Amino acid sequence: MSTAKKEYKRVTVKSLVDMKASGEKISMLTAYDYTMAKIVDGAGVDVILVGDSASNVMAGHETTLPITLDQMIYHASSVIRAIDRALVVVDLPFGSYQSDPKEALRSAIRIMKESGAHSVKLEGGKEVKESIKRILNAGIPVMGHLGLTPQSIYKFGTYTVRAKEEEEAEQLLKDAKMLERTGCFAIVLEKIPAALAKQVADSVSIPIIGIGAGPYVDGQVLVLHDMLGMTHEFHPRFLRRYLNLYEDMTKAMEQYVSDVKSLDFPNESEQY
Ligand SMILES: Nc1nc(=O)c2c([nH]1)NC[C@@H]1CN(c3ccc(C(=O)N[C@@H](CCC(=O)O)C(=O)O)cc3)CN21
Ligand SMILES: CC(C)C(=O)C(=O)O
Ligand SMILES: [Mg+2]
Repeated sequence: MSTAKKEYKRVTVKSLVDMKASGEKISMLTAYDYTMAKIVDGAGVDVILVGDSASNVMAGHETTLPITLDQMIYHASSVIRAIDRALVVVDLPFGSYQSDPKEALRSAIRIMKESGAHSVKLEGGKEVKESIKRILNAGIPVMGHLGLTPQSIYKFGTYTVRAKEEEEAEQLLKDAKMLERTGCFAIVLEKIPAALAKQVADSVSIPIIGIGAGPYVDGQVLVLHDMLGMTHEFHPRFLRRYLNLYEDMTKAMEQYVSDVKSLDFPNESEQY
């Protein structure tokens, strides 16, 4: 065991389930690189998601579909090097798990082996049950993701709220119970009515982490660059901005340009 330094206790899949049981809410944010992950981990965020939203946020794609398994592993390995406490979950990207359970397992193993991550997340309900089983059988913890599943955007055409109809709501509840039974350690619910999210959270003993799923769940997740106000053209109702970094960063960079042009920078103490 190590000496002085570590006062924190590492977050594990087990501690998340214990947090639900004791009523302590779970905080989760995305990160895709070392420097940001270091700040997120140091701030005491419980879970770091290396989301396939990196496809949008890091690479500038319109959707999450183009990001590759190799690219996710690159992001995840950068994040892992920064972490002392948080549990790290990595999204299986589109195309890396849908064709068959063996492929799903191979992809999950690559993430675990090549990045050092602690768990994986994949989107969907009964369609991905066999894949989840395979991955779990290899000892890899799996987080589910129901409701708005961005990898299926072209099936729906919009990012509107999901499961508003009784039939879809029933299917979602069934899928959540199935994910629990299959052995997932937690489930993300994205953009569904708060009352339905509550019903799901009350019906399963594993933690339900919401994004646009209201307050009656066991934790919340946001995309880091959204909550910092860096992605200034994205304003869904569920997003709370804690900073307006887009403006602050623009001002700082404009000042830098001006200082360079005016020869204000570098000054005497900033040279050798
Ligand atoms: N930056 C970012 N933040 C996210 O939360 C996020 C991503 N990217 N990429 C992957 C998915 C896609 N997500 C989304 C995408 C759209 C809405 C949404 O509510 N769209 C509204 C319009 C929002 C607006 O005003 O711009 C819609 O009705 O389509 C929600 C979650 C969540 N994820
Ligand atoms: C929005 C969260 C849940 C996600 O899946 C991502 O960032 O990719
Ligand atoms: Mg995702």
